[in-house]
Amino acid sequence: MTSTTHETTARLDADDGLASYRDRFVGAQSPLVYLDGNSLGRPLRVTGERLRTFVEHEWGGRLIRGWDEAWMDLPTVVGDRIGATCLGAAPGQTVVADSTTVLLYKALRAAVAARPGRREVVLDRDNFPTDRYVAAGVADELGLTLRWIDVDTSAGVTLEQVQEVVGEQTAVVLLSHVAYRSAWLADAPAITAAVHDAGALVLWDLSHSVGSVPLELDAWGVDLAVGCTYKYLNGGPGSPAFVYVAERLLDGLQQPVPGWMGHADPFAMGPGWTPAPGIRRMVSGTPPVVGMLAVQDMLDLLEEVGMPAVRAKSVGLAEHVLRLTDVLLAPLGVGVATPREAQRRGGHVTLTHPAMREATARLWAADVVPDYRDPGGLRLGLSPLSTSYDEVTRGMESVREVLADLTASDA
Ligand SMILES: Cc1ncc(COP(=O)(O)O)c(C=O)c1O
Ligand SMILES: Nc1c(O)cccc1C(=O)C[C@H](N)C(=O)O
Repeated sequence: MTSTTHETTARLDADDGLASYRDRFVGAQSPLVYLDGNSLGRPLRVTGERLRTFVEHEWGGRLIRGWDEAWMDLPTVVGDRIGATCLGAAPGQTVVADSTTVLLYKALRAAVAARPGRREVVLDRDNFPTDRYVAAGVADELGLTLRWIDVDTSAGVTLEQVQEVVGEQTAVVLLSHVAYRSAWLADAPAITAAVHDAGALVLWDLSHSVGSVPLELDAWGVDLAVGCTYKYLNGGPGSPAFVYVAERLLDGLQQPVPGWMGHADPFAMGPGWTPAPGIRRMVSGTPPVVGMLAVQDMLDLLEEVGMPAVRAKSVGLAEHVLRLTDVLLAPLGVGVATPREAQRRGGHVTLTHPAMREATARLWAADVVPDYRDPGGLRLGLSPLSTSYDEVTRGMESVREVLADLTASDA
């Protein structure tokens, strides 16, 4: 590290009002550099205690009584907390259930059913694979046409592209708010309005925004949204997803997997399915109670800090990455596949070089953990509450060393 880089890094950490929160995460004190919190966030220390007391007292002590006493309502209780803290959503519109993939399916089917007679779903070719696969499955099932928007892997969907393709046949537009490769931050309010102008509904995948980028779903007029809880909501591997459906659509909403836990009276165990009032009908089977424990700890923390401060640190970390890229990595031929303007960028930065796949393997072996995404992209996830500027600098120094070594051995 040069002395200027060292001084700048030390100053950024010293001026960081959120720096002390890092100590609340397991493992953040170790020398390992973790730049993959947008695949799996670190656990909070308090979560260890929560899991232990859950086993001993709630599960072990209350046993089946736990359902009536607390667990039955957790999907809507935690859903409302995600809505209030991260989504800009009034209560009664967000519920936790299933995986993102399954909720995408349920939300897309419900949205298509809410626009009868319209035969097209619009999406982009660079959306996350599961979104594209689910949309293709729904299209096959219902005989719909997919209208694809082409995007560059280093950019994302623009308002103009959406305006060009939507029309009277569009039922639903399915997009990611933050693109998983480039971190492109879509103009959600403007795109949502353009989709509505065409009489269609919009379904946003918020997996890479929730807990990182502030959202205002109610104010933007969003129709439906889904997202995961294991990235910036630190819910742990396989923690469940959430779905948001605007209140105006809930009455009469048809979801495709009617199950007893979304029934108006599950224990009536009657012959037919009567949907629970409101968002609860989006639940199908038994709520993933254990999977919702860690998320509640992160929600406590996000409530304490507030999303605007989280976003400010996220922008600061990304700018630090971009600055160091220009100084340390550009001379080695590294490119930036993420927007430079903060208002078009989410919480990660992707750097490109033909040797990035090999570089990632070497970095992991050296306890520096970013992610690799084709084509040639080193993806650096920046979790505002657990990542320090020093961690970023050490990671970037390691990337430079590994790439310098790889390019020298190629020469
Ligand atoms: C945009 C996006 N959607 C969906 C998913 C994943 O879906 P699931 O939680 O069902 O694995 C991810 C990441 O895994 C993602 O980045
Ligand atoms: N969900 C993941 C998993 O189960 C294993 C490994 C990675 C993931 C991820 O979250 C990948 C991530 N959504 C991505 O944007 O690439």
